[in-house]
This record gives sequence, structure tokens and C-alpha cells, in this order.
Amino acid sequence: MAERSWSLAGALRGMFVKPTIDEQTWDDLETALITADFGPAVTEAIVEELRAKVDKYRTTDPADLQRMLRETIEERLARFDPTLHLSERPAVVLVVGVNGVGKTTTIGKFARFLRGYDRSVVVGAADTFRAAAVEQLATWAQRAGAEIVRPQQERQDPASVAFQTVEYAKNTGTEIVIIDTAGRLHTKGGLMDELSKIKRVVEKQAPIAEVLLVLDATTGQNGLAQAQAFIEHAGVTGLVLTKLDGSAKGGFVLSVQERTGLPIKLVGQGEGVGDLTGFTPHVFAQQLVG
Ligand SMILES: Nc1nc2c(ncn2[C@@H]2O[C@H](COP(=O)(O)OP(=O)(O)OP(=O)(O)O)[C@@H](O)[C@H]2O)c(=O)[nH]1
Repeated sequence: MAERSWSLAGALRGMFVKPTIDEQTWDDLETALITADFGPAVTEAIVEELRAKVDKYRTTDPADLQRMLRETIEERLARFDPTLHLSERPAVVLVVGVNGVGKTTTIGKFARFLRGYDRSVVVGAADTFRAAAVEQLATWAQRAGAEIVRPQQERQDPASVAFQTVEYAKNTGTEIVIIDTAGRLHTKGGLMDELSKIKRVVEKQAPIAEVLLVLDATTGQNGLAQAQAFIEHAGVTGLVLTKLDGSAKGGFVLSVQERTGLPIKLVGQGEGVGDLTGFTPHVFAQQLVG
């Protein structure tokens, strides 16, 4: 089977068991980072930083290089704050992103994650564009132990579903509201207008705590280009990376933060309801480098 692990560790293994650091080591490191989707700019910066460190500490031991690589990646990942800000009551979270990236699945997993901390959760089915999307969200809500507010008529205005969801939370004392939004409309402009309307209408009742943009890690830099309109217009406060399991593109985690300037707040690593975690730079760097 093709490279399955998203970890860089496999690609690096040969490099770190060699007796000494040589020119080949640097070539191999560069190739491994590019292959893992760190992107050319971040790859170059990391290699330069490590060359300087290796010179400074006058080491020729590949084990030192491995440790330095782990530290460099961790330090770069940690420049962004992964904290979710959910202290408002209700805390309203808008989930945005292009179709098929794993938005609905993420909302289900996120609701379950919050239920695990004993928070009460309601999800709002504001993707009224596709009837099947509402049913899919309802299935996930049930799995997660969350309530759902559905559109009352076909093609109901998404902003009104969002409004009713927040209203439900306020009336029932539900702590967290997660709103699913459409990923595709006829035009990008239409989609962004719809999102601004949702935000305006929600903010009449409660401030928006987080706008989370979901990105599919397997689509790498290309997926980022598709999501550009959300980054420019939707007031995104954090990223969720899905499908990090079974992808060899773990480096995307670092390049996406540096390219967008936005923190990764959640990571999806599977299709099950439990396969979502917060983002911890230390743990991630360790998984990535070995
Ligand atoms: N392996 C893996 N698959 C995932 C993950 N997250 C989502 N998926 C899968 O990705 C596919 C799309 O997920 P959805 O949640 O339907 O994506 P969406 O963005 O809501 O798509 P639309 O409803 O069409 O807008 C499904 O088959 C999910 O099971 C993940 O972290 N890992």
C-alpha cells in the first residue's frame, strides 16, 4: 500500500540511523519535508534554521538533528494559540468550509467532545440548501447526545434557522450552540453574503464565540486556495483540520498556520464520533518527527 502514515517519522527514519550528518542528510530532510506538505517556504526556513543550529552546537550526530527538528517544529506550531474561547453563555460557534471537507462529521464529533466535558449542546442545521445535509446532521447530533434545531420549511432562510437555534439555547439554558452552514451556493459572493447575514442575525442575540473553518488535510495547499474566500470574508477565528489519519501530509498543519496566520484549534483523525482532539503542539511535533 502507498504511504499511509501522516507521520514524517517513516521518511526520516533512514536519515537518523546514519552514523553522521552529511550533505545527503540535508537533501533527504528537504525531500521528506516537501513530501509531507510543509510547503517550499517553511521547508527552506526549517532547513536553514537547523543548519545554523548544527553549526552552532558543532554536532555531527543525526540524533541531535532529530531532536532539533522536533523542537523547531514544536516551537513554530506553538506560535499560534489553539485555545477555544467558549466562555460566553450561550457560546455560539459557526462552522464554515467548502463541501465535502468534513464539516458535518466535525460538528458531530465536536458536539460529542463537548458533551464529554458535560456541556449541553444544540446544533443548528443552517445548511438548508441540501435536505440530505439536515438529515445527516440530525444523525450526528443523536450520536453525540446533542439537540438539533431544524428548518421548519424547505429552503428556509439559513439565517432564520441560526436565529432560532440561538433562541432555543437561550430559552433552555443550553451552553453551546454549533451552527452548520452551507459550503456551496451558486456564487461565492452569494455564499459570503449568506454568512454575513447569519452572523448579523445571530449577533442580535449573542456574540459569536468562534468561527471555525474546516479544511481537509489531504487536499493540502489546493484546499487552502478553495477556502480563501472564507479566510478573507468570514471572520475565521480558528481552523479545524480533518482527515489527518491516513494522510502523509502532516506538514500541512504547520504550513497552513503560517500561510493563514490562523491557529489550528481541532484535529480530526478518523470517521468515528471520538476521532476529534484539541491541538497540542508538543504532542503533534512528537507524532510527526518520532
Ligand atoms: N478519514 C477521515 N474521514 C473523515 C474525517 N472527517 C470527515 N471524514 C469523511 O469525509 C466525508 C465528508 O464528510 P462530511 O462531514 O459529510 O463533509 P461536509 O463538509 O459536511 O460535506 P457536505 O455535507 O457535502 O457539505 C465523509 O465520508 C466523512 O466520513 C476524518 O477526520 N478522517
